[in-house]
Amino acid sequence: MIWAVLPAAGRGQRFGGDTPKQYLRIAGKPLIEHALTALLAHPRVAGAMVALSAGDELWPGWSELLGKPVLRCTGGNERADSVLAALRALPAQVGDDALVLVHDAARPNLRGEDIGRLIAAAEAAPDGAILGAPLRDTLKRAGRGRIVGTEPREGLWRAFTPQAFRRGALTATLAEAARAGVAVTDEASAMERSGVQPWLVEGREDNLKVTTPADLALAEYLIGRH
Ligand SMILES: Nc1ccn([C@@H]2O[C@H](COP(=O)(O)OP(=O)(O)OP(=O)(O)O)[C@@H](O)[C@H]2O)c(=O)n1
Ligand SMILES: C[C@](O)(CO)[C@H](O)COP(=O)(O)O
Repeated sequence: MIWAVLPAAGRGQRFGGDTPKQYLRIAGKPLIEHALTALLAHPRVAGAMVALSAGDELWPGWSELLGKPVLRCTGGNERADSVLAALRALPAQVGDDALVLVHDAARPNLRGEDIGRLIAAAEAAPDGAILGAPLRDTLKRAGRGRIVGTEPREGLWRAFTPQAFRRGALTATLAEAARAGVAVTDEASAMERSGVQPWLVEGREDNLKVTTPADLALAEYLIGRH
């Protein structure tokens, strides 16, 4: 049984505006609904747990999407807190050994073939797996707006989501990072702290995270090409 976990409790400060970006519409649906639909459309995904800001509720019609349950919990101050809350709120029948796919609600352009390849990799390896892509640009280190160095990019990848791990192991490593006061920006970072080396699955580069208004326009274009 595979469940999706969607952190969707952010405030979108880098995006700006009054509406948290996960509720902004492209192609007639809010970003979060595109992400939910992509995940629940995969036959191996049984349901979703969404971490929302306190006071936010699932929109009408979301409690069951594509005939599958969508549950909500209240997220936390940081993305990692929201993911941990969602993992802890999953139904009891989702055991510690169950695979969970953690996906940003702000990544609407997720494709089924990427989900399938990620599941295959994560099920074949105890260390889990994440979607990503190798860096293809030269990396510069900035100092007061000027180049102060060029960073080697060999072997560097951009991490995307979903990130796929077993519920029990991911819950424990996120809780340990929180106890240690270590800020982790993705699930793999928490798992790496425990010594595992998750697999990298090269995914589509158009699986972009909507962070700024320019990203929203690009995401709308990409969704329109489905
Ligand atoms: N406390 C938080 C912060 C973020 N997120 C979610 O994590 C995903 C990726 O985070 P990001 O793009 O940083 O979203 P925001 O935190 O809203 O953006 P910003 O940092 O610009 O405020 C988003 O779906 C966001 O809703 C969350 O569930 N809980
Ligand atoms: C999880 C993530 O999308 C992987 O690249 C990224 O770390 C989220 O970062 P954010 O600053 O919380 O958007």
